[in-house]
Amino acid sequence: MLVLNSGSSSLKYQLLDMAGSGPDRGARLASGIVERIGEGPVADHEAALKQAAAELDRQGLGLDSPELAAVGHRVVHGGTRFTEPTLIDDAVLAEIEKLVPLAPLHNPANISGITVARGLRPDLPQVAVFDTAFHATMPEAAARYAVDTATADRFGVRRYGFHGTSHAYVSRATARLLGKDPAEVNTIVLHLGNGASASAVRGGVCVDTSMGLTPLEGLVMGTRSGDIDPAAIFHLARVGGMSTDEIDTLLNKRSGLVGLCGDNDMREIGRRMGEGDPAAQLAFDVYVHRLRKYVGAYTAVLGRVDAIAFTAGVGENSAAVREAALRGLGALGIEVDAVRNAIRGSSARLISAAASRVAVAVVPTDEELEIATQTYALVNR
Ligand SMILES: Nc1ncnc2c1ncn2[C@@H]1O[C@H](COP(=O)(O)OP(=O)(O)O)[C@@H](O)[C@H]1O
Ligand SMILES: CC(=O)OP(=O)(O)O
Ligand SMILES: [Mg+2]
Repeated sequence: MLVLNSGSSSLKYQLLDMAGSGPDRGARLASGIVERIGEGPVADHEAALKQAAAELDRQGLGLDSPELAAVGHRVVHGGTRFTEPTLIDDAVLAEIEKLVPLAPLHNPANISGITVARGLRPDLPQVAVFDTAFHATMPEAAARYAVDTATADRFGVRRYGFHGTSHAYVSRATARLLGKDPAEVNTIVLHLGNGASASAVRGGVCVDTSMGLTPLEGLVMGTRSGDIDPAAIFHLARVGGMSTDEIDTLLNKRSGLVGLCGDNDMREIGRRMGEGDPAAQLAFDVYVHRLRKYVGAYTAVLGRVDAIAFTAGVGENSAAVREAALRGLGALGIEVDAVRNAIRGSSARLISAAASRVAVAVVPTDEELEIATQTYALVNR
């Protein structure tokens, strides 16, 4: 099974062996990543996919392999139309196209991956797995904005949520780490990559998440502002004379960490903080403050929290972010163990103190394995 995971500026791909059963199911045969799409020599996602296909060919595992059974695609926005993995045909592709205005940085990349892969292997089943699907269970109280109902309904203005494949995978993996059934565990998942989102998962079911109509809302991200007073947009238009497109670019691409300090990579921000750089320190502080607010909010939403799981690039690697986000939350039953937190690793692990009522964990996400699993289940149904 080939899995294509196109993010806003990267293409991750994996070839997985889904034959057989037991722990070997999902073994990784080949994998790679094409980064900085649109910035340098890789002009767009189509060029990225051609580069990925050439790399797989070099490894003797090309797209023309007769053993390839299906292709699973990450699709970021599924709207209200798609809440399950879906076999892609022309009609489905047209529906995904219609959702481009709601995910302009993402759905076009996903569509180009689908189009190229279908062109190369029209004989194979191609399956779309949606970022929004896991969040479809949110109660209306969490999914609705307090906006005129007729207008909101007409234009599909509601919270959809994203990174759902990761939130689903990580919440289950966290339960497994605790030796419990996901149905009995309440988890706050903090997916901190370039894009970042938090979710509240009760007994395996998502009940709230920080991204909204689009992947712009919520946490501070690499280049996105996250939460902002919507009136700032009117202000920038009326007083700043900016166009809608300019404000869109400002909030999606020139805000977040990069807007506050010029860097969007947490490693570089950490290095600059070590040199006493005040802009890097401010960016870190704003990032962490927002994260703490969501931990508090989702503690209240869930009522009882069993686990907090950190995942994705920043969550899996930045002990400083994890420590700062949960510092001083003993009153909420949350205590991070400094020694455990500092140990680097690549597998799921606990970082909470023995006395912590809430388990705190680092749980590496695997969107590609989750997409392959869902694709396999659909194709073999
Ligand atoms: N060792 C590290 N320490 C701190 N941050 C890291 C480290 N490695 C990666 N990151 C952060 O992770 C981000 C990328 O996360 P990732 O989940 O791969 O993002 P995406 O899938 O959105 O492209 C980088 O921009 C960087 O900020
Ligand atoms: C939805 C989203 O923000 O995805 P990514 O983090 O891959 O940009
Ligand atoms: Mg990602």
